Amino acid sequence: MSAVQTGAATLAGDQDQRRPVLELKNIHVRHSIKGLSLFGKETVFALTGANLSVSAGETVGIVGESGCGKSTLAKAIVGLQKPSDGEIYFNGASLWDMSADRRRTEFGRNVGMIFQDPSTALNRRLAIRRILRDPLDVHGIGDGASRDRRVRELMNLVGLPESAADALPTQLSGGQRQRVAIGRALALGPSLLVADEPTSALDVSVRAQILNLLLKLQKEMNLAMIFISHDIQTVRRMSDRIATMYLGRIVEEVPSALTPEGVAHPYTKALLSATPSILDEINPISLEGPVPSAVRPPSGCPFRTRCWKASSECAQEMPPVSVLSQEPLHTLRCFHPVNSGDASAPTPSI
Ligand SMILES: Nc1ncnc2c1ncn2[C@@H]1O[C@H](COP(=O)(O)OP(=O)(O)OP(=O)(O)O)[C@@H](O)[C@H]1O
Repeated sequence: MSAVQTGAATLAGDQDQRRPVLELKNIHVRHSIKGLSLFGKETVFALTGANLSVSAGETVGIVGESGCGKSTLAKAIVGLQKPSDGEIYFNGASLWDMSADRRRTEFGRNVGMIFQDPSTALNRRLAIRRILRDPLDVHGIGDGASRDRRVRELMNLVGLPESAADALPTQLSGGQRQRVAIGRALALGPSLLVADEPTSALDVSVRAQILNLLLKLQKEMNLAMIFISHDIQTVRRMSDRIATMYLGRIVEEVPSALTPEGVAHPYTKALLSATPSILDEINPISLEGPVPSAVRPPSGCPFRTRCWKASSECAQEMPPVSVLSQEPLHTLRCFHPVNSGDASAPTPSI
C-alpha cells in the first residue's frame, strides 16, 4: 500500500472489473491549419471516429505508421486534446461534461502518461526527488514526510538507486530518465496509464528493461494501459489486444495472441509481415505508395490506395465496424478481409 493516500474517491473506479476504465465513442479530432494555397485554412483529419475501450488489468496496444493519429489519440485520452466530436468516458463519467476542476483533480490523479522522449518530458533543472514529488505537491497529497516516503517508494518501484534522488535528469542515462518518467506517471496511483512510444528514444540495449518494467508494474497494479508504438511486435508483446490505426481510424482490433492467419485486415497483415521476428522466415508484403495526406484523405476506406485487395466498393464508403468475435474482442473495418485460404494475400511469418 502506498505511503500516501492517492487516487480519487469517485473517479478511482469501482470493483466492477467488467466496466471499462476508459471508453472512447466515435472520437474525431480535426486541426485547422494554414493552407498551402491562397484560399486560407485547411483541415487535418487527425482522428476520424475512433472507438476503443480498456478495462482494469488490460493493455490495449495501438499500432500504425507515422502520422496515423496515435499521439493524437493518446492526448485525447489524457485530456490534453479536446475532441472535435465524440465522447470519452472515464469510469463511466464523461470527461468533457465534468467541470474543469474535476477534470484536473480527480481525473488528473487517475491517469498517468509516459511520453516518447524522457529528455524533453522531464524538467532538466529539477532534481529527481523534486520531479517525483511534484505531482504530490500539486495535488496536495499527504504531508511533507509522507511525500518524501512516497518518493523513496517510487524510486524503489521503478528500480532507481537512492543516489539518483539528488541528480538532475541530464546526469542520468536515457533508461534511468524513462524510469523517472514512469515513476512520475505512477506517483498518484492512477488506474489508467498511457505510454506513447516509451522506448523509441532509448538505446536498443535498455528497451527490453523498460518494457519489462512496464509489464511488471501494469500487472502488479492491475492498471488499464494504452501502449502505443509503430512496432507491431513490441505492441504484441506488451498488449492483450492490438488496435491497428490507419489515417485516423482504428481499422482492426485483434487479440495479441491470435496467429497471423487470424488477422483479418490487410494493413495489420502488412505490418506483421514487415517486422518478422529474427528466427522466422521473412515474407514481407510491400505496400505500394505513401500514406495519403490527412488533409485530403481518400474517399471510402483510406487504406484502399495501398491495398492489394481494394475494389471499387472500397472507394464508396468507409466499411462499417464488424465484430468478428466478442470474447476475445476482434473487430474489423474492411470489405475484403484477408484469411488463411486467400491466395492473393501473402502469409507473413511472425
Ligand atoms: N497540432 C496539430 N496541428 C495540425 N496538425 C496536427 C497537429 N497534431 C497532429 N497533427 C496532424 O495529425 C495527424 C496525426 O498526427 P499524430 O502525431 O497523432 O500521428 P502519430 O501516429 O502519432 O505520428 P508519429 O508516430 O509520427 O508521432 C498528422 O497528419 C499530423 O500532422
